[in-house]
Amino acid sequence: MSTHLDMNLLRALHRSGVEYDARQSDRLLRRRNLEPESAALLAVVLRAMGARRMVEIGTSNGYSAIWFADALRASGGEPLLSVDLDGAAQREAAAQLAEAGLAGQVELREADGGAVLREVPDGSLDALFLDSERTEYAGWWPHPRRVLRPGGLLIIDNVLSHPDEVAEFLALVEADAGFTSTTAAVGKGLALAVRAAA
Ligand SMILES: C[S@@+](CC[C@H](N)C(=O)[O-])C[C@H]1O[C@@H](n2cnc3c(N)ncnc32)[C@H](O)[C@@H]1O
Repeated sequence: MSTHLDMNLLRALHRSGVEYDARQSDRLLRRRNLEPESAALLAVVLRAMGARRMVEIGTSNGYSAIWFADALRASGGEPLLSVDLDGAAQREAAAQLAEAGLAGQVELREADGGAVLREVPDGSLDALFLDSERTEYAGWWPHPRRVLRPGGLLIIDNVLSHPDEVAEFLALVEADAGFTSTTAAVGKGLALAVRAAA
């Protein structure tokens, strides 16, 4: 795809995440980065929407944050708010974002994603990306819907790789007449749900 991003940096970061994960026995400490083809698809969608305000839950080493921050910057948007419980991972992300020239385009926050979502104002986001502990998402309802503006996009990764873990949450989305949703069979499976225009 055409972008100002340093694709060599992104390829190296993704490769280092895959290698790190192969050595790390604790699943919760793995990088578990978004698949490159999923990131590229979302970068196009965010640009098409002109997305300017976005929250990511699950920073890890900053791989997906680099893609999203670049897309928000292209639309003249605000810094991406990227949240993670793991301070060490966020320190790694800070270094990677600086390397990518995007340090000023991301606010890194070491916190619980559910707690942060509760504080986000109604209808204030163009996009919300959920990429943390999947079984927690249902407990965060209705905030994932509440924080999106009309026409805003909810994105959930791993819906094909871990369908059981996201089933309860996706049932809430599908039961909500205010969403139109689909699953993109890219990477590990992306659920995309757009909130109805007002
Ligand atoms: C799949 S990784 C994120 C990958 C990242 N989005 C990427 O593509 O580069 C999941 C991350 O979620 C974080 N996490 C788990 N539970 C969380 C929670 N309740 N709130 C915030 N972050 C959480 C973990 O520490 C881990 O770094």
